[in-house]
Amino acid sequence: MHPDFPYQLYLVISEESSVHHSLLKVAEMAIEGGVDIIQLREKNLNTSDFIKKAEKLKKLTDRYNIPLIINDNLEVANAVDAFGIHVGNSDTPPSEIQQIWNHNKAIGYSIEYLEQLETEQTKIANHLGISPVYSTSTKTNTVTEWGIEGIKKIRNLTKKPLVAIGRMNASNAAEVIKAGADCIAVVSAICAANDPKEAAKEIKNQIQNHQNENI
Ligand SMILES: Cc1ncc(COP(=O)(O)OP(=O)(O)O)c(N)n1
Ligand SMILES: Cc1nc(C(=O)O)sc1CCOP(=O)(O)O
Ligand SMILES: [Mg+2]
Repeated sequence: MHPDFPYQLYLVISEESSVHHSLLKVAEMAIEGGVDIIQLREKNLNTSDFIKKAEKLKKLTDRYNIPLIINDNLEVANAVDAFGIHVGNSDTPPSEIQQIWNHNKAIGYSIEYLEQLETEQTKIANHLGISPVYSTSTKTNTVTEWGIEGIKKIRNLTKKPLVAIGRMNASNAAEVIKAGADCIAVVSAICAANDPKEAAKEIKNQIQNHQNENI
């Protein structure tokens, strides 16, 4: 577990991805199954509706003491006093967020190109998304499919916490951690499961079993 990002299983949730239960029910079941941190990713809501949804989710995450990250929208992140924000190359850059935001808030930043590891934006970010490990139908506008070799390359170039995202599930979580990721981020393997609690538990077990092997 990375000392600066002590979260192993990261749920990225939206209304659209919550197939068999409401978003709040999926989030609660996933927390009960072992999710450590949650990102609210609503790509099609206006800011006012995004804030309303984020407020509801924040009440739940606060009850369980789970940090809430907001995708893309700094106004929403501010409005709900989120733990952090996640941005990519087409969003407000980490340097701008840092100027506006209190320095101890977490900034997640997507790594799509190896060259990004040398940029000022990456230095400012607190943790990095390996974007994506495997291509996924959940987000199709991606650049590099990093794979296991890509994770190893990124791990050799930075000590920052690495969050693996893109088709992550119980079958590949252990090898991704073994390659150097610190945390596994999941949309569909949890949100589209009949039983999000059980799905989260299985992935968490895979992460922890692997870590135990190394002790
Ligand atoms: C943990 C995590 N990693 C990567 C992303 C992708 O962010 P971004 O590249 O900005 O794409 P969108 O999610 O905004 O479509 C993420 N959201 N979370
Ligand atoms: C939100 C997101 N970001 C990605 C990136 O590559 O940056 S992939 C992704 C969606 C991941 O969904 P699933 O777990 O269903 O594959
Ligand atoms: Mg984004």
